[in-house]
Amino acid sequence: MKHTLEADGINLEFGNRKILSDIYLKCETGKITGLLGRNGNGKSCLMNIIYGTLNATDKSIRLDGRPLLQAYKKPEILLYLPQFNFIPKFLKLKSIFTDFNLEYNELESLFPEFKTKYNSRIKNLSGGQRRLIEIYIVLKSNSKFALLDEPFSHLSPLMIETVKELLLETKKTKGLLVTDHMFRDIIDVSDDLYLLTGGRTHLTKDIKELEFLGYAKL
Ligand SMILES: Nc1ncnc2c1ncn2[C@@H]1O[C@H](COP(=O)(O)OP(=O)(O)OP(=O)(O)O)[C@@H](O)[C@H]1O
Repeated sequence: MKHTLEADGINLEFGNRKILSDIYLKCETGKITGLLGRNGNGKSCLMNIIYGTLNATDKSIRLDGRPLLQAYKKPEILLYLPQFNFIPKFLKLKSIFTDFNLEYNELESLFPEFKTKYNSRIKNLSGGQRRLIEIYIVLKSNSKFALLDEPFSHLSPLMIETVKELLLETKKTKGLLVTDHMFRDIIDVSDDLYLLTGGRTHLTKDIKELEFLGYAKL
């Protein structure tokens, strides 16, 4: 069964600074929805509003047309990869994979460099390896939707290619909302693409629109 996650009528202000103006955005299971925007345009704020960890002046977050409140308390519906690292540094990969009920050998087959890391602690991984573990856990855990804030940052080009394959595999069972400044990679994997600019979302049908709207030179 297909599921739909919508953010509608979102308004956000900090003091007298308007960040988001009557935003609409839709994600569906079976699809990757890309979200692009220049620094400071409100992409992380929008994800936090959807996740329920940031209050907005107005908002309607809906799952299959029904209000979805405090999504952060409902991991079976929505998981969130924040921009910052969220797994405590002292944990071993072994215990993380046990706690999340995930098969370590699946990770090893996708990313052979982890073959020697089963007993390593997060603090002994590189920044990119740590990020990769966080992405992997969010994508592999059971949920209908996942929000990914800058999954490609800190990753080497080869890792980015494998993560893109993982995103395409994951969308068969989930809906993904993904934002990153690696816009070509976002364009590559997205079924639907929004540009956030001037506080509003634009559903871009034509990639050239990104250039027209002043986002990037293609
Ligand atoms: N708690 C806060 N109080 C005041 N201003 C805030 C707060 N949180 C975010 N902002 C401002 O809101 C704007 C949007 O921030 P946000 O982090 O959502 O941008 P972004 O599009 O994710 O940027 P980037 O691509 O650089 O991560 C920024 O100008 C930021 O400074």
